[in-house]
Amino acid sequence: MSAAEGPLVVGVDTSTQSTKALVVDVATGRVVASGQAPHTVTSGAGRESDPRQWWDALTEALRQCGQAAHEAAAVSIGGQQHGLVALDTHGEPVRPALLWNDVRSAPQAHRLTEELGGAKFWAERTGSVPAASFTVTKWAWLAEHEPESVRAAKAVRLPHDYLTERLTGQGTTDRGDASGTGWWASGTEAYDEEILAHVGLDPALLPRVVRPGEVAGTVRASHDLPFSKGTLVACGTGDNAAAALGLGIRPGTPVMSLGTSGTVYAVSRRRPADPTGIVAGFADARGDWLPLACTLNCTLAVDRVATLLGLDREAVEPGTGVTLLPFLDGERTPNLPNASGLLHGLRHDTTGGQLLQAAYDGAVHSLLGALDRVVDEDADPSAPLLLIGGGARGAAWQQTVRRLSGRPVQVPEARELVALGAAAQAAGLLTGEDPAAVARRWDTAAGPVLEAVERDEGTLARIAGVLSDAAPLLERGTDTA
Ligand SMILES: Nc1ncnc2c1ncn2[C@@H]1O[C@H](COP(=O)(O)OP(=O)(O)O)[C@@H](O)[C@H]1O
Ligand SMILES: O=C(CO)[C@@H](O)[C@H](O)COP(=O)(O)O
Repeated sequence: MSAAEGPLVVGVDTSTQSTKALVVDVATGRVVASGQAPHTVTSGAGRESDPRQWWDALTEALRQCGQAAHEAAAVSIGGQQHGLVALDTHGEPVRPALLWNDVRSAPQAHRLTEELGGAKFWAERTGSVPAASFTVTKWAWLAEHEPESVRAAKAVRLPHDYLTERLTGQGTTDRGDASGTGWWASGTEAYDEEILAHVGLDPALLPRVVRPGEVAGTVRASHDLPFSKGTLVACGTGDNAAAALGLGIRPGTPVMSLGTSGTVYAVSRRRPADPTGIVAGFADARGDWLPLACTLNCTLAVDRVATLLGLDREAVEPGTGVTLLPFLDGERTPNLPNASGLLHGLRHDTTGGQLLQAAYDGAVHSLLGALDRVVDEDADPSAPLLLIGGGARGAAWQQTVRRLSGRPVQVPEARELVALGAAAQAAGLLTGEDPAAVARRWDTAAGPVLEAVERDEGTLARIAGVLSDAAPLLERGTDTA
């Protein structure tokens, strides 16, 4: 491999299932080294991970990057949004982190919405109506179920803040990730003291919100990572905002990400405030906005169905009327935290491959239902949908999105867009460039475009019908949920 043309930066994606690190040449965007290490997430009623595992995974991912990581001039960390990390006076977790896909705080989400002026108040104040994913609902859940953990908490962080702080020794976050907490006011771009007081969280426990382009700190001496003391650390951001940076998207370009979560989003100049709660009004990592809808059941749910059927994930067959709503983890879009998976239309001649295709259709239907809401009204409806995340590699995912969206679908060749976005943020610190412009210079969105095909309206209508008819069952959940 030839020597780098420019300085090197490290971009990190600490996502739900693993931590990935890329060493990137600032001049060309070439990935000169990469590493990845897994995390564990609890199963059962909750979804929790020990934040110290994220640090160990980061250490391992950087070790795999070899010498290149030692040469990095700047680093930035993107990560799964919303997770509640509560730290004691020594910076140690008081308990495992409560993750974005833990739905135990659904009653608190409902109660907080009602107690503080309803959905319209929340949408206008914070950009979003809180669902169980939002940090504020997790804090309320903890206060109710584990008051001793709340009393022990001397700092409250998001996943990417936790790692950044271990690098720099400074408690920092950014507007992108702060906007997913439920205690950051999107109108004033500051912590919302009324909401914090309502949930009994002292603002002094929260990290400083670093401005886009500002240095979060420098790497401190005492740690086991390959960076030299004084290496610049960018503020990082939530994984979806990082991927938006990594693609260098402008308003009007929709993105669908197929990973542990499914997301659809676009950049907008207008501050979102959707009182239906379907669209979360996140901030992006630059100064614009990132209206986004997120599902809890995406690649893991479909892979689980494939495993249950004993099929390879690509072994789909065209469906003939069977519907599978793959809400194995409850669901956020639509907001059905107590739901479980639901199958309708099973016949003697239904094949396993058709059942698997129905799972893909169900997962994609949930995301497409929100697509028009996240893209500005004046956007070109024929613009290609950028398809990213681990699932975007799969032919069955690509063909399902193509058939159900009726849009052209572009699949960027670059694989780790969250880590690339973090790398672009780190590069921006060095060169003074806008990180999105860095990503465009690196041509990160380049990849084949699959032509549009006629939208499969019949399947969309059938799934919508089952969803509507089964609403009482899906809302109620099961005894074991
Ligand atoms: N070739 C592939 N085809 C379909 N799905 C894939 C493929 N490779 C990985 N995946 C799916 O991608 C998921 C991981 O995606 P990723 O975006 O890395 O997740 P996350 O960032 O949420 O941890 C896995 O759950 C796996 O099911
Ligand atoms: O909750 C959201 C967005 O609101 C999720 O998108 C998380 O940010 C987790 O992302 P992945 O681990 O699936 O990348």
